[in-house]
This record gives sequence, C-alpha cells and structure tokens, in this order.
Amino acid sequence: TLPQQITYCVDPDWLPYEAIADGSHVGISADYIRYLQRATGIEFVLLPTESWNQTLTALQQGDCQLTPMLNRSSEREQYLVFSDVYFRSPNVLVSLREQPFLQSLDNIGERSLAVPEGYRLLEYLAMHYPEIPIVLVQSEADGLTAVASGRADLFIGSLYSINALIQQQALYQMKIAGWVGLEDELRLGVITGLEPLIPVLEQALAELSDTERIQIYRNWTQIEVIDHTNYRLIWQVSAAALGIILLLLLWNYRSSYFNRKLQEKNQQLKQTQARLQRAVNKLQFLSSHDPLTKTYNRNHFDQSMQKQRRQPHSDDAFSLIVLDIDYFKQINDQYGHLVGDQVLQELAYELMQQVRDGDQVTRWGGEEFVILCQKTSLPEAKVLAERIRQSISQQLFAGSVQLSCSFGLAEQGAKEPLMACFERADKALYQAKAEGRDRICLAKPFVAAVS
Ligand SMILES: Nc1nc2c(ncn2[C@@H]2O[C@H](COP(=O)(O)OP(=O)(O)OP(=O)(O)O)[C@@H](O)[C@H]2O)c(=O)[nH]1
Repeated sequence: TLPQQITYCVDPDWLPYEAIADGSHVGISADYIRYLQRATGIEFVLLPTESWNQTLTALQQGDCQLTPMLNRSSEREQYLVFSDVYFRSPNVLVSLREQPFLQSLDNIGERSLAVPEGYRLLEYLAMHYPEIPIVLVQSEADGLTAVASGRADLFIGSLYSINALIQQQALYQMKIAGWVGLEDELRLGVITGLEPLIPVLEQALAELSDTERIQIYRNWTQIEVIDHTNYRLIWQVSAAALGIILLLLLWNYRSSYFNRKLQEKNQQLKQTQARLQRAVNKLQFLSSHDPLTKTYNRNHFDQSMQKQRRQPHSDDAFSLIVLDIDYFKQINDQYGHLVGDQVLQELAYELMQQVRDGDQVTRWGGEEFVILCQKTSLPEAKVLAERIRQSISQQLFAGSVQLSCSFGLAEQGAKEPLMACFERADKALYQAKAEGRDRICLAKPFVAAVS
C-alpha cells in the first residue's frame, strides 16, 4: 500500500533545478512534483531545509522521504533508491575571463577547484582526480563568488544553474573554461523502505509528453550565450551619453534663445538710440535755427558773437550786413500772410545761396536778416550786398511778388565789441531806409572811445 502523503526535501539553492523561495519550492523539480501530485494523487509535503547537506541528513534520518532531483552515487545508494534518469545536464568548469580555456579536468594542473559540499561531484573527483586541490563551498552561488573573489581558481557545477547564476548576479567577468566529462543525470530519490513508490513515480514520469518536459525546462531556464556583451553597461553608457547630448542640446537651445533675445534687445536699443539722436539733432537744430526760413536764429547769432569776441587778436577783417525787406507790411496786406511767409523763405534761400561757406545768415526777427561775413572787409561786404540786392531785384518771389531790400554794412573795428559793430550796421540800414530804400549804406568807421 502506498502512503497518501510523503514529505520531501530539496536543495534550497540550486536554481534552475530547485530552490526554496519565501518558504515555497520553486524550479524545475517543483513543476515535476506538482505534476506527480496530480498524476498519482499522493500529497507531497515540503520540509524546508537550509542547505543541500541538511537535505541529505534529513533523508538519511528519515525525516524526509523523497528528494526530487539528484545524481545517483554509491554513497547515496546506502539510504536512497533512485528512479530512472529524467533530466540530464552537462557539468562545466567556470573561471575568470582572463584564465585560459582548459577544456577538461585533465588540464587543471595546480589550480584549485571550488565544489559545493555534499555534491556527488566530490565523490567523482576523489575517485578520478584526487590530486586536484578542492575548496569546499556552501552552494553553487558561493562557488562562483569564490572564483570571482580569488578564493578558488575554478568552480565546477551544472551548466544550467551556473548560467542562471551568472545572469542573476551579473558575474560577466566569468566564463565557461571547460567541460567536465561527468553529466548530471538527475533522478528522483526515495528513502529505502519506500521502494514500491519508484514504479508508480516512473510510470507517471513516462506518461509526461516531451512537449510538457520542454515546457517545464523552459519555465526555468533562459539559454543565453555566457560570453555575451554586457548590454546593461551598454545601455547605461548609451543612456548617459544620450543624457549628456540632450543636456548639450538644451544648453545650446537656451543659449541661442538668450542670444536671440539679447540681439533683439540690442536692436531695440540701437533703434531707440537712433530715435533719441534724431530728436537731439532736431532739438539742436530748433534751438539754433529759425523754423520758418531755416536760417540761424538770434540765439545762435548771440553765441557766434561771443565766440567772435574770444578771438580779439585775429587780424582778419570781419563785416556785418544787416538787411530788411522794403514795405513788407504791404506785401502781407496785399497777398496775405502765407505768401509773406513764402517770400521770407525764398529770400532766406537766396541769401544762403549768395554767401560763402564760412558766412552765416541769421533771421534777426520779422523781415530783418543779418549776415556775418568772415575774413571780409567793408568794400568786400559791399560787393556781396550789391550782388544780393541786384539778384533780388531781378526775380519774382512766391511766383509774383517783386521786392527790394535795404542794407546797412559795418566792418568791426579794432577792439570794437561785436554788438557795437551791429548797432553801427543797423544805423546804416535805417539810413538806407530813410534815403529811399533798395540801397546799401555803409556805417561810419568805428571810433574807439578815448580812455
Ligand atoms: N508773413 C510774415 N510777415 C511777418 C513776419 N514777421 C514780421 N512780419 C511782418 O513784416 C511787417 C514789417 O512791417 P514794418 O516793420 O512796418 O516794415 P515794412 O512794412 O517792411 O516797411 P519798411 O521796413 O519800413 O520798408 C509787419 O507787417 C509784420 O507783421 C513773418 O514771419 N511772416
């Protein structure tokens, strides 16, 4: 009679074959146990252990009645009976990348070899390679760490579990350094006394299709080339590079944005400066010019007089022509004020045409103009005044107006203040008016006051 319930133990750390995770049995053998439970109706109860050695002890003592996945060895046959092999896996040697490829156990030489405690491999090595220095480790994971840290030169273990561990722990500095002739031939083991279970379990295993076996295997293994590229590192480096590129692009975008803004602001500033300069120019022009005739105004005339006074030692002659339109009131009355304005503008234009570059035409007020003649003696000023007088008499202003002007001329005497010179010229102008207009009168020479 078969038991309704049996206890079983597993290797708690031997993925993908089997392991205990959060108290539950996982791995390939867990799928087989679940299948066997369904197929046989026997309840399999896990007795968790902390190491493979503990599992073997529990089996020896009868606390556990079954273990689902192990190799047969003569030592184990003393307390276990085995099913047929239902899973095979090669055993391999693992070393650091820089180690040479050893091919097999025969080429190990002086190198030390890490082997998990309780593994059948120990028996195998003791029998076939007693000279190899063995470093005992707790588990396959511990064995790989031993090689990674230099505690052992090589590790020997099952291909599938090593593959899984290397990936899980990202031990990409490891490589498979050789094949061990010995294959794992994994079987179910039950303690002696429960032999009748074996045919029942074998019968159930025989009914498992190849597809189901492959599915179980696939559930727990990912076959990948061990010597593979460290994609995680590549991703990390690429992500970092991408990050830096994005930062640079952002920086570039921001700085060109601010540059554009700055250029816009500079442009606006330039435009404002230009507007301001135009306003200043206009103000300067207005402060020194007569708005109607565009000749200089009295303000500018006064400033020029002061400058003239600052050059008392100049030997150059300097003359003033003061002129006034004759009967301008009548022109205004007859043709209207707007025509009067136009006459003033055209006359001013005529005066500016006639004088030399250094001379200045100023509207003194109303219809009276003053011409400051640099480097000009009284006879020279008279020639100029005569030319002006004649040219005025020969043209029509504002289309139809004929006019004449009266002129008063004076040459600045030595040490004569300009204002005094102006007054002499103005007097001469009144004289011209009084003598019948349309004529030129010269002022009497300057007589310096006797001190
Ligand atoms: N259209 C116009 N007339 C002006 C302007 N400034 C002064 N006048 C006029 O010029 C006239 C000057 O008249 P008056 O001082 O009597 O002199 P006038 O008529 O020229 O006579 P005489 O100088 O003695 O020959 C006045 O009627 C003013 O109104 C101006 O800017 N535009």
